[in-house]
Amino acid sequence: MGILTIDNVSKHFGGVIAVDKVNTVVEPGLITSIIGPNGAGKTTLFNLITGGYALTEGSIKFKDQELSGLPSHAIYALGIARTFQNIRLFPTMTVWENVMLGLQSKLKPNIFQALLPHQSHQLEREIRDRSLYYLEVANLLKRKDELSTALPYGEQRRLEIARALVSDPEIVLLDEPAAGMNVKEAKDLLKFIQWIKTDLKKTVIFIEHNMRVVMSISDKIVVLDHGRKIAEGTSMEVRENPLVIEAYLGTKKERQAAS
Ligand SMILES: Nc1ncnc2c1ncn2[C@@H]1O[C@H](COP(=O)(O)OP(=O)(O)OP(=O)(O)O)[C@@H](O)[C@H]1O
Repeated sequence: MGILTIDNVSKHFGGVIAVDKVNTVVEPGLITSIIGPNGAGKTTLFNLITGGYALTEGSIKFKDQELSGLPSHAIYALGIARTFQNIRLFPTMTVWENVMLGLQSKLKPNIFQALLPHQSHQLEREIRDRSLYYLEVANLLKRKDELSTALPYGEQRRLEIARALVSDPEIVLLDEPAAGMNVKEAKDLLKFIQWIKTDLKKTVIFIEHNMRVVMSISDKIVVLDHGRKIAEGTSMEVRENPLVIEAYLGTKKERQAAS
């Protein structure tokens, strides 16, 4: 059984059909990537999964739980965390504070904790330890007290991933995590994503334009074009699919016209 079942999902913005009757099943513990040319509907699909947009039609289930209609914070609390295409860090906060913010939902004032101060200390310690752990795995521990915006781009992206992981989600969605990275940063990121799968045992779904990254780590690839799913399968299957080649390179006629 899949951990996430996307069933006949569409999203219309007025006359624009951003996602068009997409079906797919995400398997637990694997890396699934969503690829496609610009405007294919990848980010819109992420926003539908994480509650940023309401579905026009269809259903998205996390195990047996219908996600459609739930607000983002409820979906996050269920165990689905994400990063964004345009990095969203809090610029006036330190690296460490940004990671702790990923646990914000666990920091809600609780009347019983107010009555039992030692429990609140325990919670504080847990938040501290957990955030330090994820800073360490993201290789950011030595920079924990710097402002988040002082980090180079590649490290800001890793910080966003650490903030998504700290809530201990079952599914992590990464929106173009390698965007703007140099070759070394992208290589390190690949190792990190592999580690998230193998050691943390998370299900990873990610959008990526860097084909080398996609082909080397995806267990399954879903290809969108103009909102529709045109292919899905392993790297090998997708790479040789004529519809995918056409979506990326254009038809022979279009290529001749452009040359
Ligand atoms: N809020 C919105 N309002 C209107 N149209 C939108 C909105 N969000 C996305 N679209 C349109 O939906 C389509 C899919 O956009 P989306 O950003 O999901 O594509 P994408 O595959 O993520 O593209 P990219 O790779 O460039 O990020 C595009 O035509 C886009 O212009």
